Amino acid sequence: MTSTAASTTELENFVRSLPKAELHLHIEGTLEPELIFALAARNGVALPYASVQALRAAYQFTNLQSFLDLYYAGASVLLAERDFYDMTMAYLRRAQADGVVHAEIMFDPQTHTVRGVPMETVFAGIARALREMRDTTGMSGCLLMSFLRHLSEQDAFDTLDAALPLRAQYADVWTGIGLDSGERGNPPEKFQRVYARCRELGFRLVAHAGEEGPAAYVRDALDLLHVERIDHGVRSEDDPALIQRLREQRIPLTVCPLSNLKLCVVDSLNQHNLARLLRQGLCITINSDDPAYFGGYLLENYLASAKALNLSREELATLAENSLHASFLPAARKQELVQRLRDGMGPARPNRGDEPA
Ligand SMILES: Nc1ncnc2[nH]cnc12
Ligand SMILES: [Zn+2]
Repeated sequence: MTSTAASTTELENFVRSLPKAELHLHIEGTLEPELIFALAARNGVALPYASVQALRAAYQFTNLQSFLDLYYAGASVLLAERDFYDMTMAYLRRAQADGVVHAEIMFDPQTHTVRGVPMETVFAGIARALREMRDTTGMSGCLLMSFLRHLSEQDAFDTLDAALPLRAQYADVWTGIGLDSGERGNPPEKFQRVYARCRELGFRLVAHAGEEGPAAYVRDALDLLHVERIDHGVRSEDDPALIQRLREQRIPLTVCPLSNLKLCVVDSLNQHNLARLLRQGLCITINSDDPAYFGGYLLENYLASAKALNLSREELATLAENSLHASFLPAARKQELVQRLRDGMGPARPNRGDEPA
C-alpha cells in the first residue's frame, strides 16, 4: 500500500470512529437508483429511465431546482408503509457504518399525500425503522416533518392539521419541523404564521436558508420563524453582522459540502467556506443532505472536506462534537456522547489543530 493510500485509510478510520450526529438529511434523498428501480417493480410504477445506470447518469445538476425535479420524480415509487420502512432502514444501516450515533431525519409528507399516500403510511414506515434501529442497536433518531416552501401557507397548515392526530402515537420520534424545497422567491415570512403555530405546539424548529437564497433569509428564519438551527446557511457570509450573530449566539449551521458542490452553490470544494467559518468560531456541522443524489454519505462528506480544506484531526473532532451539541438529543445523552468522543481522542489529542489531517 502506498503511504497516501495508508493515510487515507487511517483518516477514514479516524473519522468513522468519531461519534457523530447527522442533522440535515432528507430521507427521500437517500433513495438509491437501485432501490428506486426495485420499488418501481414492486409497485408497478413506470419510470422514464431504461436502467439504474441511465437514471444515475441523469444526476447532473445545474442548480437546486434541476435537482428537485428529479428528486420529487424519484419519490413517486414510495407508496406503501414497507417502502418507507425499507428506504429508512437502508439509510440508517449505512449511516451507522459511518459512525453516526444519532440521525435527525427530514421528510416531506406533501410529496406523498398529493399522490394519495396517507399521512399515516409515511409516518408508520419511517418510524418503524427508527424504532427498530434504536431498540436493536442503540442508534437514536428523530423526525423533522418538513413543509415544501414552493407550496402555499395554506397547504402547510393543512399538512400540519393532517399530521397532528398522529402526534401522540409518534411522540418518541417526531421532534420537530423543517422547511425545504425551492428557496428563491419563497422567503421565510411566507411561513411565519405556520411556524408560530408549530412553536406554540412545542416543536423544535429548523429551516433551510442561505443555500441559494440571500443572507437576509437566514436572518428572517431566525427572527420571523424562530428556528434553532439553520440548514445550509453558507450565504450568511455575505453579511458580516449576521456572521457575528451566528458566532455569538452559537446558532448551528448544518452544512452539506457535497450537496453544495453538486448543486453548483460552490465551484469546487476547496472554495467552500465551511473551514473559514469553523475557524472563526461558528458552530459548523457537516451533513449529507441527499446522499443518494450527491455522491456521498456522511463519511464521504467529512473526508472530501478534510482533503479539500486541509481540516486537522482536531477540527474534524470539533465538527463531530458540534453535531452532538447542535442535536435535539436530551442533555444527558449529549454529554455521554461528547465524553465518548473525547475519550476516543485519547489523553494526547493527535494534534493541536494546526496540522493538516
Ligand atoms: N438541498 C435541498 N434544499 C432544499 N430543499 C431540499 N429538499 C431536498 N434537498 C434539498
Ligand atoms: Zn436539505
